Amino acid sequence: MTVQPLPYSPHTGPLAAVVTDLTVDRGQVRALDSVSLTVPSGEITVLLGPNGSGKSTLLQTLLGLVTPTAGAVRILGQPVRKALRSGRVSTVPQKDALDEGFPITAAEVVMQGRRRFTGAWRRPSAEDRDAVTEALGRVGLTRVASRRIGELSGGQRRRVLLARCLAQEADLLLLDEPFNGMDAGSEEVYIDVLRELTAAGRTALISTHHLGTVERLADSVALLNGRLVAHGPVAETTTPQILSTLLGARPPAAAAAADHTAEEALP
Ligand SMILES: Nc1ncnc2c1ncn2[C@@H]1O[C@H](COP(=O)(O)OP(=O)(O)OP(=O)(O)O)[C@@H](O)[C@H]1O
Repeated sequence: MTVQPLPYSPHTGPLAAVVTDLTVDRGQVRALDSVSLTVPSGEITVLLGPNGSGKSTLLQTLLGLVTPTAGAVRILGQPVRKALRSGRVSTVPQKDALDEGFPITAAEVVMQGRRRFTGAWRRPSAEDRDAVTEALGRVGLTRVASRRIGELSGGQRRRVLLARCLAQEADLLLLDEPFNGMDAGSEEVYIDVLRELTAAGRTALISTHHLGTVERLADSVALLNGRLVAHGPVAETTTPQILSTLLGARPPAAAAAADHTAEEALP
């Protein structure tokens, strides 16, 4: 059975990202196959798919870290590299590169988001410091501002990285599995902040394989399995029929690894 991508164009307004016929090969593996997707501005779009379905590859392509085999990607109306240079795109990668032993505080990590305004060398201004304080406050971490990043829990580190996105005042946030290892309290704060951001016109594209958070989080869901299986509002895309198609159509390697259909987390 094939489920066609749902026609989905809720916006007449600007699109934060447009992916057209994107194919990406990683070594011998075709990670993405002719994926076309639009990401409306001012919304949260969730990329949902099992392990190995190409979610990270899509985000990495949007970040210019992976070169497409074919197809085109534009973000914020510009080619990828130009948009990235503008500092209007911010990311939280799946594996953060924060060195646990490195003596950098949470506030200093958040200050990295201000480089867009300060450049690499200028000393931070009072405005930059206020932005950092406000960003840490918004993710509920004022009290850890001067703690070393390596001393924080995984969930706190992820909130610090979200605060860095806030301090950057980015228009497009690309977040790769932000809820992995996060407790319910952190997750709630995280979702609230994302909701505030999109209410203010910012855009988030978020990958996850956790069905449980999708309903609370997403304005629309793009179901990936190498190909785009469906794209549309939550209620129309996370139906049992479409989800079983998603799992049934997974790449052979992922299918062999999974021995159950989880309700809360796709394998
Ligand atoms: N650096 C790489 N080199 C070679 N193959 C890769 C690389 N990164 C990913 N792949 C392959 O590309 C395919 C898509 O992987 P990707 O990480 O994009 O999926 P994902 O949906 O993000 O998975 P997960 O939920 O496990 O993070 C997989 O088959 C994976 O093995």
